[in-house]
Amino acid sequence: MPSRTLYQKLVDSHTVTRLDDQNVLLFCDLHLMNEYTSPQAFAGLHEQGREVLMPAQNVSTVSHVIPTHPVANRIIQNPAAALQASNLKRNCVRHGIPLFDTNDALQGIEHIIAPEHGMIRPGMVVICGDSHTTTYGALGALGFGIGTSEVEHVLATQTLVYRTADDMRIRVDGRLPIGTTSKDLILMVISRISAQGARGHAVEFCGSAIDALSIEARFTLCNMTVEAGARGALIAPDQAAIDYVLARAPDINGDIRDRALAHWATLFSDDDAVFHIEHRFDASDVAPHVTWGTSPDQAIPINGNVPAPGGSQRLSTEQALRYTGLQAGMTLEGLKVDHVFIGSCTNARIEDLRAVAKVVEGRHVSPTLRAMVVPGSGAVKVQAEAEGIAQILIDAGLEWRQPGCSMCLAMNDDILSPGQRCASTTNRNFEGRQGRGAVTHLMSPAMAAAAAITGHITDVRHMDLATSESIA
Ligand SMILES: CC(C)[C@H](C(=O)O)[C@@H](O)C(=O)O
Ligand code: SF4
Repeated sequence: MPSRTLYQKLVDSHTVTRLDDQNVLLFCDLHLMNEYTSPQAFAGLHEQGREVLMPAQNVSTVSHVIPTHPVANRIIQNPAAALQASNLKRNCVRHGIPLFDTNDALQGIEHIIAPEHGMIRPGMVVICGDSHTTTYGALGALGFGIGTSEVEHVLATQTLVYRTADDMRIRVDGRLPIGTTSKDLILMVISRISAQGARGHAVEFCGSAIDALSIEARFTLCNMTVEAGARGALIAPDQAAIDYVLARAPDINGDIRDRALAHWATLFSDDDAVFHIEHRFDASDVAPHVTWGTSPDQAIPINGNVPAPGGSQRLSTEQALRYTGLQAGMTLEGLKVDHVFIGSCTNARIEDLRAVAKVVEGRHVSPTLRAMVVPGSGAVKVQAEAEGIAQILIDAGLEWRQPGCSMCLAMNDDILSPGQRCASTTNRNFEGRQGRGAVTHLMSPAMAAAAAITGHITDVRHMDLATSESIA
């Protein structure tokens, strides 16, 4: 057997048949669905009188359109959104597909729910009509987003016509400095390789800095790799990943457990496997990063300067500066924000909320802004409440909401007004993403928490925290 990358091993083990030089028919172990990208797929399926081939290999949740107001009964007021949610329910009931419905205590963002319930395991292929499916690479599973017509194909066949990607390896050695996180690392990586830098590639992360990341930090890293254009993100599963999965998947026991462990032990890139592109970064270079523009690669270290338009980036830089209202040469520290949003499939897990609590504990949110925390799932919410974190956030003046995509994208009741500036732990800062005319600055949870306290973009390393060692 020739040497293979981890990505190639995963594709090979799921190839039903090779279609041509570039395409294979790929078996998909798990298909996740949301209310937003599934309705036409079900409609297409029904038009052809077809059934869902493997209902138990599919899971749904209502995540994008759901309101997050802190009330018990979650009624969707917008008629179009309510219809999307009720359609999803009807389709799931009809086909016997498990659903985390609007009032389910465990409902939440798809990419947060799936791993926390042990659905994601090393070596799997996981797909979803959602680009941030790359998240699952953190557990050594190949995850990627698909389009609506592909959703229909998967429902009918549990397979996908899949064009194989090239291999990229990103090695990160060294130690992340205190006050920085995997969010800062991935913002730095994307800013260096560009929003198209990993286009057409499955990215494997490796190196001592990656090994040292918690599983939740790895989720953040792999989640945002799609913002560099990647078609997948992978980290070879180590003991930490295996422990994470086994703690959440009680069905993996006895014989199955032995077989699973033996299989997972093969999930790494062979020593002499060839990557089409390789990058190296030093974790000790990472500073807290913040975006200044309207693309996730338009990010700078907190002590850096907003770039001047020039070279091949001249037009896009000019346009971004026009939209964000910033000037070349300025620093971001001290920039006033109107809103702080802590949430999304990138940064709404328990560790993210703990990091926020460490920064805001014993302080109060600036009276000049509104700050909102939206846990990624019902389970995260319950855990944060049990740990006392929710109370710390509430005491500090942050709003404690119900789970959902919320202000990550303005597709529900949580929308910014034109001209508002938001410090946000999300993954995209596109024009109008959080509301028409609103400006998004992407950053880590700790940095967003610091902005909530001071009222402006602030280097969390200067917050004089009693426990700064453990910010993140
Ligand atoms: C709505 C969905 C198709 C979209 C995605 O694919 O990522 C959304 O989740 C996003 O983050 O922009
Ligand atoms: S939280 Fe944001 S990025 Fe994640 S699935 Fe929802 S809308 Fe997309």
